[in-house]
Amino acid sequence: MMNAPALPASAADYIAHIDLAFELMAVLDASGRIVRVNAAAGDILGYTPAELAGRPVLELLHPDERADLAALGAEVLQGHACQERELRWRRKDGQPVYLSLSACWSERAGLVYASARDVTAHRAAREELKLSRERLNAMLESIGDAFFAIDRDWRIIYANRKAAAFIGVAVGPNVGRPLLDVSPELEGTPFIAHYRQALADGQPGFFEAFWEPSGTWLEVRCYPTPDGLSVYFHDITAKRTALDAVHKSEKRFRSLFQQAGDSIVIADHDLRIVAANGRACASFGYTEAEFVGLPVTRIDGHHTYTPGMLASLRAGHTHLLRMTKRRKDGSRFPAEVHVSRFEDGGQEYFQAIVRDLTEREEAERQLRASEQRFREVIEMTPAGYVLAGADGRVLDVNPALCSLSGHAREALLGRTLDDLFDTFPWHGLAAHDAQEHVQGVEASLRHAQGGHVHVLFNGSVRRDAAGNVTSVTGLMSDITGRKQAETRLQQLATHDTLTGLPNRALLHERVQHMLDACPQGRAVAVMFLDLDRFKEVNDSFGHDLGDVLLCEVATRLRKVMRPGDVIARLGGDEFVVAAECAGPADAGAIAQKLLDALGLPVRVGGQDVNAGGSIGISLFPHDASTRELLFQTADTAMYGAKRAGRNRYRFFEPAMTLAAQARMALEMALRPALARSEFELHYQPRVDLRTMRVVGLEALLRWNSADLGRVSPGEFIGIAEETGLIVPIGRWVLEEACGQTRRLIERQGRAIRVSVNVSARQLAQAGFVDEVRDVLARTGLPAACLELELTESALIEDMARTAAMLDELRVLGVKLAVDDFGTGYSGLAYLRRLPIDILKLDRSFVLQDDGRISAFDFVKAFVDMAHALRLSVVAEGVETADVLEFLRAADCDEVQGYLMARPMPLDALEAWLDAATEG
Ligand SMILES: Nc1nc2c(ncn2[C@@H]2O[C@H](COP(=O)(O)O[C@H]3[C@@H](O)[C@H](n4cnc5c(=O)[nH]c(N)nc54)O[C@@H]3COP(=O)(O)O)[C@@H](O)[C@H]2O)c(=O)[nH]1
Repeated sequence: MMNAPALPASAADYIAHIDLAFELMAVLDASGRIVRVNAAAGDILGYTPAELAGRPVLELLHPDERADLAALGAEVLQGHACQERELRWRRKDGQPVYLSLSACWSERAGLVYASARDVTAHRAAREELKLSRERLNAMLESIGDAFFAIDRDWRIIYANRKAAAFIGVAVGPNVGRPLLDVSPELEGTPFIAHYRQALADGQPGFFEAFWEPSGTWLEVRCYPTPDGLSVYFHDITAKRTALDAVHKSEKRFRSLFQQAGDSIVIADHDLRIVAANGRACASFGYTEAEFVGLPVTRIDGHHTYTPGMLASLRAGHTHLLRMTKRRKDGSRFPAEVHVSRFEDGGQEYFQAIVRDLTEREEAERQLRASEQRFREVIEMTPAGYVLAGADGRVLDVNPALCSLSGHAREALLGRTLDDLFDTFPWHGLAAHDAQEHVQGVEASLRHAQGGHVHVLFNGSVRRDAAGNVTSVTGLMSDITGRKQAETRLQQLATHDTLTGLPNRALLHERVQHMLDACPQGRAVAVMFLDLDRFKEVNDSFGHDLGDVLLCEVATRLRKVMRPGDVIARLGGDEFVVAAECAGPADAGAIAQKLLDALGLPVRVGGQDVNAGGSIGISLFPHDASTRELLFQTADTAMYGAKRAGRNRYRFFEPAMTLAAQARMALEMALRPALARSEFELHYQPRVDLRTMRVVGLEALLRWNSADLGRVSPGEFIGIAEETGLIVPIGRWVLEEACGQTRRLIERQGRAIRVSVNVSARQLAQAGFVDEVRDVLARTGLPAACLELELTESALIEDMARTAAMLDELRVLGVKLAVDDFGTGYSGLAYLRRLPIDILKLDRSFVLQDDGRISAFDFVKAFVDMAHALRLSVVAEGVETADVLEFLRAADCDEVQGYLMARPMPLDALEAWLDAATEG
C-alpha cells in the first residue's frame, strides 16, 4: 500500500461524509495521485481504500483510455469540470468496468474531487439494445415489403429502403420530419384517412389502395403503437393485374357471348335451355327469361337431338348441322348449327351456335342469278372475253373472242395466253410483278387465218393471299379499224398528202436523229431543192398538172436516194433531201444525181416539161452545228443557186448569209420609201413599126433610196411583191403615170397611151377596178390612153375572177396587154377567154433560135397567130436595127427598146419627144 498525502480538513470531511455513498468518490492531488477514496471503491474496483491511497489514478485505467484521461485531467486542472465521462477501468481481478466520471478542481484545497458511477451493466444493456435495433433494422430491410413508423406528431421515426422507394425520397435524412412534408402526395389520399383512423381508434387497419406516383397497388397494414403508428406495405400490383385480367376476360366472354354475330343457346343435360344470348333472342323472338327452361325441341324445325348424336357429343365430337329452326311465332329459317358439349361444375351442358342462313341463301341465290346474267352478258357482248388460270391456260372464252380470233371455243380452251396473243400485257404472267389491272392497253391477237387483230384490252389479275396469280380475266374489243385510221392520221400528220413524202415535222425529227447519230468524221448533207420552172408549169397548165409534176419529182428523188436518206416536201415546189455522207465531194455527187434526175423532161398535159431545179447544200457539222442552222444555211445556199442561174447546186458559203442580210436591208429600206417620196417614174417610148411614130410610153419605176442610193427595179420589185409593198407602190405608180401622161398629152397636143405594169398582187385586190376608175377620174386621163401590162401568171391565177375583172376594165375603155409573153407555159386558150388587146413579146423570144426553127419563123408564126386573134404585138428590148428589121418583116406592130430610146425621166422624155417631132 502506498502512503497517501495528508488531506486538508475540508477534504477529510468530504470523504467522511461520502463513505457511505454507493458511488465511488475520490480525492486526487494535482498530479493525479489518489489521496483518498471511499468504501464504494472496494465494490466497484475490488480494491480497499487503503490499497488505492497514494496510487496514480492512471494505473487503474484500461491502457486504451489513459491518453483520454490525461487530457481530461489537464482540462480539469485548468478549472473545467468534467461531467459524466464514461471510461473503461480495470478491476483488481482484471475485469473491465465502465465508470461514468465527474471531477472538479479545488483551487483552495489544491485537490481534485472526483466521483464515479458503475455503468457497466447499463452500458451492456445499451449495447444489447443497439444490437437488437440493428437486428430489427436488418430484418425490416430484408423483408421485401415497405415499412415505416411515425410518432403521434406524424414525424417519421423509421423507414426502410422499400418505404423510401414508396415515399419517393430517401428517408434516412428525413427521419424526424413530418411525413406529409416528406411526401406531400399523401395528402387527401385514402392512406392518410386510414392512418388517422388507426391512430384515433388504436385499432390496426387493413386496406388496399392504388398509389398513383408509383402506379402500384398496395396492401397496407397499419398498427398503432404507444409511440405512434407502424405501417407495412405489400405490393399487390401483379395480383390486382391478374385479377383484373380475369375480370376483363370474364367480361369479354360475357360480352362475346352477348354480342356474338351468331345465336348461342346453351342447354342442360335434359336439353332444356339454360342460357341464350342477345342474338338468339333477336333471331328466335324470345326474351332471355322466356328462353330459360324451354326444351330445345321448341326451336328446332324438324330435327331433334337423337340419342346417337348425344352419345357422339359425349364422346367428345362436335356436330355441324344444316337444319331448319323455328321462331316463337312459328316461322322457320334455314340455319347452320354447330353443336358441342361441355361440363361446368360437374354439370353437363350442350352448346349450339346457330347461324341464320336466310341472308346467305339469298345471297347465294342472287349470286347464281348474277352469274347467270354475267354469262348471258358475256355470251352476248361484242367484246371478246377470256378467263385463264395461273398457268396462263385458257379456261373460258365467249363467242365474241371466237369470232375475233377465228378459232372455235374448243380450240381456244387449254391454249396459253401467250399462244393466243402476239403481244399481251402480262406476257409470261410474271406472278409477282404483274400489275393488278390493265385498262385500255393495246394488244395483238393472233388470228386463225394468220395475221393479227388489234384489240384494246382491259383485264385484271387475281391473286391468293401470298400474292400468287390465281387467274386472269380479260375483255377486248377489235380496234383494227381504229388502228388503221390512227396509222392513216399519223401518216397524214407526218407526210405530205400529195407526194407521200415526209413533211416538215417528220423531216425535222429524222434529220435531228441523223445529226444525233452522225459518227465522228462523217457529215450530214442537207439539200434544199426548189424547182426552177414549177410556177410556170402551174400557171400554164393549172394546179392539177402542177401536182403531177410534183409527184413525178418525188418519184425521181426516191429513185436517186438510198433507203436511209430522208426526202421531204415542205410545200409548193420545195423539197429537202438529207443524207449522211463523207463530206462535200459526196454531197456534190448526190446533188448532181438529183439535178440529172430532174433535168430529164417530165410529160405534163401532153407536153414535155423541163422542170429543172436549184439545190442549196449545207453540211453538218462543217457549215452548221444545229438542225435549225443547217436548214437555214441550206435554204440560203439554195437562193444562191437560183441567183447563180438555176439548174445547179451551190454549197453554203458564209458570204451568202451576207447576201441574205443585204436583201433584208433592202426590204427595210423599201418599207418607208413611198412615204419618203423616194420613187419616180421614167418613161420609155413605144414606136409604131410602120410609121416609126411614138404611140405610147411604158412607165417604169425608179427608186432613189436615201440609204442605198439608186436601186434597180430588178432588185426591189421582187421584194416588193413578196412583201405586198407592191400594192401601195403600184397604186402610186398608176396615179403618177396617169397624172403625168394627162399633162403630157395636154402639152404635146396629141393622144399618147401610157402602159403601166400591174403585178399579180395588185390584180388580186378586190377593189382594183374601182381603183383604176377612180384614178382615171381624178387625173382626167382618158381610159383609152391607159394600158395595163399584166403577166401571164397573174392572168391565169384565178381565171374566172380575172376574166370578170378584165371585162370591167375593158368596159371602162382601158387597154390590156400581156407582158413578157412567151416566157410561161400558159398556152393560148386563155387568150380567147380574156379581153386582151396586146401581146408584149419578150426580148428572149426574139433572140431565141434553136436550130430546128429560125427565130424569124417563130416570131412570124406568133405574130400571125396574134393577128388572127385580133391582138396587136409589141416587141420589147429592141437594141439593134437588125432586130428592128427582123420584126418589121415579121409584121410586128410596135417596138420598144434601147434602139429607139432608153427609159427616161418625164422632162427628158418631153425633150426627146419634141426633138423626135421636129426631126
Ligand atoms: N409591177 C411593176 N413592175 C415594174 C414597174 N416598173 C418596172 N417594173 C418591172 O421591173 C422589171 C425591170 O424593169 P426595168 O429595170 O425598168 O427594165 C425595163 C426596161 O428598162 C428594160 N428594157 C427596155 N428596153 C430594153 C432593151 O432594149 N434592152 C434591155 N436589155 N432592156 C430593156 O426592160 C424592162 C421593161 O420590161 P417590161 O416591164 O417587161 O416591159 C421589169 O420586169 C418591169 O416590168 C412597176 O411600176 N410596176
